[in-house]
Amino acid sequence: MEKRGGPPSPSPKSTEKSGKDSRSGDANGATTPKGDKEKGVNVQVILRCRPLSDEETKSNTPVVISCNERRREVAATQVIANKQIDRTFAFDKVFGPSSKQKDLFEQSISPIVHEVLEGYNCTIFAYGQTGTGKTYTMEGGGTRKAKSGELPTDAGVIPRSVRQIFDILEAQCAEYSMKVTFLELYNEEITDLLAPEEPRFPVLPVSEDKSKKPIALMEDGKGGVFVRGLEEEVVYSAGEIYKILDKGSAKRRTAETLLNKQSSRSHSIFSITIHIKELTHESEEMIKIGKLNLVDLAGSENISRSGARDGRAREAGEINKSLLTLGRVINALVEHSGHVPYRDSKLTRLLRDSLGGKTKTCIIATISPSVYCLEETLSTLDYAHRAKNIRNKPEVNQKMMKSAVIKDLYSEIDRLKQEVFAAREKNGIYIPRERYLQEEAEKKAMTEKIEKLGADLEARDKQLVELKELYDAQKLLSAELGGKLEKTQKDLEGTRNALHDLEQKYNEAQSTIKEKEYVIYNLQSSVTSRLCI
Ligand SMILES: Nc1ncnc2c1ncn2[C@@H]1O[C@H](COP(=O)(O)OP(=O)(O)OP(=O)(O)O)[C@@H](O)[C@H]1O
Repeated sequence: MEKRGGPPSPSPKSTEKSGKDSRSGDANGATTPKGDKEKGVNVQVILRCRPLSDEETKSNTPVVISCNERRREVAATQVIANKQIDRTFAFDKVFGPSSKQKDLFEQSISPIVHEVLEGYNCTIFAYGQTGTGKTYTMEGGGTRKAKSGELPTDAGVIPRSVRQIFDILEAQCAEYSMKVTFLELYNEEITDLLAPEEPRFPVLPVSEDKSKKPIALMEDGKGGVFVRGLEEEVVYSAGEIYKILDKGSAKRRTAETLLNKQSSRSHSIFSITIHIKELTHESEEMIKIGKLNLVDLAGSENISRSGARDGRAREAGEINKSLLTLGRVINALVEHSGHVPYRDSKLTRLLRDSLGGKTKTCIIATISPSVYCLEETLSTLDYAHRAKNIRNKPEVNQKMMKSAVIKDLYSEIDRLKQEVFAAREKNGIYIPRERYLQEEAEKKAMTEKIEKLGADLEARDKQLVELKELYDAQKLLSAELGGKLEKTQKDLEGTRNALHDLEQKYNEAQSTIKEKEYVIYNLQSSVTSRLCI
């Protein structure tokens, strides 16, 4: 399969229209030499542009995007001050408006599925403005079932991946087990889409609706996170997974209606974990583990456009918080900043290993060709282009001895038994000691942090009061000095005038003296000359 790597690709170029495409950097499809694991491999970024909808075609919506699949480039045409500017972006793969679901899967996703079966953790996520085809690409257009048992032509990445996983395992006559989870992240709250429905009688107010069961995200103590109590369904066939997907999607829609949610503002993560049995040369049974995460992100458009107002502002803000943090994480990784703000949102905590970690990651950025979406399209193109520079260091999951897996499963059964016992006795909820201690430690750390923040806030308030007093005093002083200055200026003006008068009088006196001296001199001269005669 194609591996990616090489230096980060340069920024996209803008050109004034000269009838020629500008090439921007490498297509990033360059092969990473084997053994280059140290440096890692770049996140693979695929760009897909949807076709115009029937309505857009009818209303002759101008198209401003052109895709060059062969050169793996996409160009956006902008008119600024009557000049046509083309911005061209290069990606690992580009799929134009007429691309087929099958082509996208076979060229870009199928190799990733193979890697999952090799024991890697892989994540594929769809990013783009609402209505650009994220769900179409991930799930597909119509029903997943076709009469012949074949997948319908518009089946998306998820059903095709599931089908391929089973096809490969069956062809290998592998002994395996598979489990899936499906969660939704909305408004920074996680909902388990596979949790059993709770009876809803009598009808509860929306805020108490139990179908929306937010669940907690916990640190696993190894730098990762896990979703506490998330339902894991064991599956034996592709058909079962399709049913689970339908069930999860239906639950998402029900909650959407009940809670006035908008699916375009929620993120969903569907994960498949596969355990495959292998025999070593010494006939020891080992278990290889691979995981595939399929992420459908919320619409990336900005909040003002999505119409968030008043009560919905928090909700949009929170979702934006996840996407904003995702952007910040990408920036920090690309710029190699010391601090990567994974912890700032649940989405980035969940996707941590997929961004700069040991997971193989592929981002499918979706755009619309319409002129009316150009602003958002350019922002998606910039975002996705930037994400190309993230480097992950994928590692195959360590194989486990079958006996160790069985031991783990026994302790899991023990834990569950104790939980069931505690629940039956109605004497509380059983929490393993380790988790209890961890939660207590987290609570303590959080309390300390809150106390510290409270103290900081108090100190700042005090500082603010002092500064205000200082400011008021300075203002008073400044007013006083202003008055004094005005008076002094008036006095100075008076003194200047008096001086001027005195100078005039002095000059007059000087000339009078001079005149008189002259007269005296003449008189003296005439007296002297008379005396001589
Ligand atoms: N590549 C494509 N080919 C044909 N139709 C498409 C394609 N991409 C999207 N569509 C159609 O465009 C519409 C919007 O797509 P979709 O619902 O998948 O967008 P979305 O990005 O998931 O939006 P949201 O953020 O609201 O979930 C759908 O009717 C879908 O069938």
